[in-house]
Amino acid sequence: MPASASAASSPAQATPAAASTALVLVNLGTPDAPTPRAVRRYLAEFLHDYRVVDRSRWLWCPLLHFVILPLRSGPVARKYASVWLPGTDGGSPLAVHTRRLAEAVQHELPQLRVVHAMRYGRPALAATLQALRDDGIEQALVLPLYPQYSTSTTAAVADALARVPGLPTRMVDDYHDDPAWVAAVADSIRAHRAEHGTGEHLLLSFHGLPQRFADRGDPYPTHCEAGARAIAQALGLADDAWTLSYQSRFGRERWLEPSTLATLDALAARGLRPVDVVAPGFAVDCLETLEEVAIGLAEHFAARGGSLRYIPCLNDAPAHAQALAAIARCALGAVA
Ligand SMILES: C=CC1=C(C)c2cc3[nH]c(cc4nc(cc5[nH]c(cc1n2)c(C)c5CCC(=O)O)C(CCC(=O)O)=C4C)c(C)c3C=C
Ligand SMILES: [Fe+2]
Ligand SMILES: [Fe+2]
Repeated sequence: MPASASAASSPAQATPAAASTALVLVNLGTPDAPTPRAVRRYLAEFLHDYRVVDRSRWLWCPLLHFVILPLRSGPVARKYASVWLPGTDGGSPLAVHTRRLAEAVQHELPQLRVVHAMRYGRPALAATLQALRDDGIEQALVLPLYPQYSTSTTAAVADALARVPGLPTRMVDDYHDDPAWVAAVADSIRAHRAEHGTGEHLLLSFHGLPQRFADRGDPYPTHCEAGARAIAQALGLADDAWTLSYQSRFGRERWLEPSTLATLDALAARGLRPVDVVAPGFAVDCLETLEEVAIGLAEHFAARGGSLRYIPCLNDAPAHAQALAAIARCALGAVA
């Protein structure tokens, strides 16, 4: 199925792509620096969003301000420091790869203005849209870099769009089974296996979500399952050659299962090694893929006698830029 799109704010026709149209790639956001102060500012904005944590503010605000932010900011800053990219154009991997991806998509779509923005942190989505409007842009297509729809991510982008008047926007809701995206992910796995060898198992690890969200209708797990199956099919994998799992659990309530950690333990117990791990829910590499999976889970698996081979996200690969450009063209109802 092709990517699905929705009118996000004021009426926008599916007009042909033009110089006055912008494509805005939106990612989650990330701290400006690998310091406790910057991490605290980022987490405070992110974890204040009711889309992300839907608990009563009477309970959540004291817990967030007096327990979570003071205790979490330092250790998480050290994790960011371990994957921070050096150099003048370095920074948080999520920020660097998102910026490069936007440049690669701009290359594919010279007739549009392609920019990137963050839902939390900088460049802020609202400020980016206002700047486009002030610059004479007449309409924007917003493409959240979340292949699978979730109320905790995609709907949070839609909330922010609704707060910026005067610029007609459309939004791509998801592209979890878009053929070009599925092919790009499958090709990246195939290429990695051709270069580094084929592991005895492929783990497709997606960011987790509280089970409660799924119970009340969030399509996220359904999108993860359909996308994972499509990728496995494109690779011609037998059903027992791959597993879907969920990583990055936060807090104490029940999250989607199986967890990536428990799945790796089970694979180690079965003596399956090496295991290839790919994270198709993440458009670009970030803290959760590089520090949690490629470093943390690799060490965990090695301690159980296995070896884990992490397959990087699509990042700014030409196939990724081409897939996103095709999704954008389709949503704009235009060919370029
Ligand atoms: C209740 C908390 C969280 C929900 C729900 C959640 C959903 C969710 N997140 C992503 C993608 C990313 N999350 C990232 C980091 C991150 N996520 C949470 C919490 C929830 N996520 C936290 C607290 C953090 C920060 C790190 C930490 O403190 O552990 C990132 C990486 C950001 C970076 O800077 O690199 C991404 C990407 C999705 C797709 C999703 C729902 C499906
Ligand atoms: Fe608060
Ligand atoms: Fe998250």
